[in-house]
Amino acid sequence: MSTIYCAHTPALPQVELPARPEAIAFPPTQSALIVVDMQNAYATPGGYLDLAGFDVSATAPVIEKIHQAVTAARTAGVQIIWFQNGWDADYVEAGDAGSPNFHKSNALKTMRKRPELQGSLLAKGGWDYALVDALQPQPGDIVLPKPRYSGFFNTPLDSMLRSRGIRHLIFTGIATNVCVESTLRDGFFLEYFGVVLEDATYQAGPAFAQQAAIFNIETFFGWVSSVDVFCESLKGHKE
Ligand SMILES: C/C(=C/NC(N)=O)C(=O)O
Repeated sequence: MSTIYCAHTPALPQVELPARPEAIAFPPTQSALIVVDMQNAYATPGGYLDLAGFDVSATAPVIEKIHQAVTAARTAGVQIIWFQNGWDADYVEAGDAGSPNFHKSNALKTMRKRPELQGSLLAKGGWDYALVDALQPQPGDIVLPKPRYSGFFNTPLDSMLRSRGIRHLIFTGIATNVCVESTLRDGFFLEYFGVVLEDATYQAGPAFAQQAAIFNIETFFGWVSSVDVFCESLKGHKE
């Protein structure tokens, strides 16, 4: 099966990434590795997802895989972008009862159910909002706060990418079926090529949520690969 090339980046050195449903080529220096919401809220026991009743016991290998992907990508000149999901400490950015987010966010619902948690979940400046200790941005990386599931909504992401000529987005992070899929879908509508490294992602909810998100991405919105294959493909590509 032939490799997918973006018609707008033909002159740049390309890496061919084996992926499903077919291999996809990307130019490392005009691509971004997006790490979605690797905050204590989503990846650490005692954080929001755990307190809301989601299983976060299997996130340690995902953190390790993301670390490997980030290290390889940075060496190859891929732009690293760290998303952080959440709101101001007074939750104005979360929206009031006139916003669907107020009614659907499980963080806000958990705090309404357990008032002793009020102010602690996904609030900027707090432990829950912070990135996990094992994954920390380095100079040259971009850290992007976002107030909704999609990283394109109410953020400068699109203009940051366009100004750098970036058309290829490689996704890692939590949760595959919520913020990863939302951002990859919005990127698709904005003409970005989205690839998920599936072993560097984890779902919010049962295992079928991961399978369904990966199926949707592979079949309709993008491509699916793994961290080992990604790192192997980048070998020899130094900035
Ligand atoms: C459930 C959830 C997922 N967020 C994400 N980072 O995918 C949330 O924020 O409530």
